[in-house]
Amino acid sequence: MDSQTKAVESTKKYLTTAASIVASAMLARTIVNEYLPKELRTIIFSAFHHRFDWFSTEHTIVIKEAEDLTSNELYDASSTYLQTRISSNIRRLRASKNKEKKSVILSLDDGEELIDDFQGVKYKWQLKIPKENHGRNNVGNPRWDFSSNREVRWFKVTFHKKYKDVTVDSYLPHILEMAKEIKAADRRLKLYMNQNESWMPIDLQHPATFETLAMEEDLKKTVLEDLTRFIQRKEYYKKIGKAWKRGYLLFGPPGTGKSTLIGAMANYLKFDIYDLNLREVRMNSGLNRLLVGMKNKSMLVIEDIDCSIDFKNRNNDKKNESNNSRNDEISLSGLLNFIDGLWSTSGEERIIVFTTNYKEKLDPALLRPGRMDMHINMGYCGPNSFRILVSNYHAIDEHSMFEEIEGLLKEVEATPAEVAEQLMRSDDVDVALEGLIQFLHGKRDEDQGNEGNGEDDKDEKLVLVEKEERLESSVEDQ
Ligand SMILES: Nc1ncnc2c1ncn2[C@@H]1O[C@H](COP(=O)(O)OP(=O)(O)OP(=O)(O)O)[C@@H](O)[C@H]1O
Ligand SMILES: [Mg+2]
Repeated sequence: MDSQTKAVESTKKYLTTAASIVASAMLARTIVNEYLPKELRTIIFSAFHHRFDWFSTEHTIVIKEAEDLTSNELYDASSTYLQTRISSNIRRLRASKNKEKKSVILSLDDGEELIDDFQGVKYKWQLKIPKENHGRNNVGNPRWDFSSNREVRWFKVTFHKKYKDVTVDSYLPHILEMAKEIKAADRRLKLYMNQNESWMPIDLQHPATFETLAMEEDLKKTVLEDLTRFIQRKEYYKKIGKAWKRGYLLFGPPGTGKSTLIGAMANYLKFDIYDLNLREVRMNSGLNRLLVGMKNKSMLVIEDIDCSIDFKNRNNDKKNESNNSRNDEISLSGLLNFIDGLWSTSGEERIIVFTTNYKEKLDPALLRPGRMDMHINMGYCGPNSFRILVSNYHAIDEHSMFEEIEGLLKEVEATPAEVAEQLMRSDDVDVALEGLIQFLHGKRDEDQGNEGNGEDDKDEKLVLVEKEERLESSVEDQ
């Protein structure tokens, strides 16, 4: 064989090998595309590294900070999850602290490796932080995030290729789930208020808890059980095809603890509060925007619903339209429709709370069964509530003056706020209780002076509960 034939032969051999490498690469790519579930494919960047060695036993997944201008949930989750996996053998870490967090956070630094173990599988994690690249034209740069105007960070996770299914089906979902739990346990609650049709958040620092809330025992128990049941019923709501939401109407005179109960509910559920001031919203479209902008696990609160806006009665909407130049103006029907319609298709775990001092003034459409699941009467201070208040303010559960006070509270309509105010007047419990007795005597005399001026709902210390039981049995019947 002369040297020319030899060269031809070796070129042929080389080309055949190259062709088979390309063919295997294409086949492998097809397999990856087939096996990766669609949902995960959309949130992870599963393209293999440029110089990936198809014959190695390693498999790599890249998780970018942002994909197509939207932030990547899996990146955030991985970042949160890995912070709990930091071990002492990592040489270089980053440390940070922000207002949201209670303590210093340690996380991976650029290029450092972290080994995680999941169900016996070893995963090697690396964070890649791009170098600053000033002034470059980044059109077409796959790692450029135009919303933050910087190149995105990414995690590279490497593992044995035989665990690809375990990784996609179990490990990555596990990370998403764990991150959710870590964030829920760690986060500070927010109070959002609407301004110019958008939500302005501040830290919610409401100290109220169900323990310190003065409320009749049975009623408190009913509300607590209802909330607990609600958050455990994701599957139930899915099954009946209803929005996963629950509505509470709190009514009672000023100072009976409606806002306090809202704080206690938020703290108990760890839900953010969206305090909607309807006076700030003029159009249905603005309301729509606000409602869509609410996060899951949150409470929509509309206080003083009777006077916060001059609602037109649902049935009168048509008639009223002629008086209004804009038929996009907010109406009660708009509010109810948005809440019912919008949330049945989007979002989960929402609580709606309306408060009013005058239940009888409300539009009947709002009181209809199914609108507000529970009507809670925040009544005047009874003996039970008094015991809770006195234990809050003076840490005692017995006193010789209790009997007289409890007797008076059965006769006199005093709000928990009034009783609390008397109890706070002195650090000396005897003085405070004496003051409360004087106050209650004064009120009783006043009431006797006004006697015969109409009855109200003093005895209505019961909850009107539109229970789900009926719905439940109808589901089971099917
Ligand atoms: N049920 C209660 N338990 C404990 N504290 C209460 C209760 N009710 C009132 N208070 C005390 O009185 C203050 C005022 O109560 P709160 O604002 O909850 O009343 P409200 O029913 O929301 O009144 P309004 O109708 O005026 O909004 C609270 O800050 C709290 O200190
Ligand atoms: Mg209030």
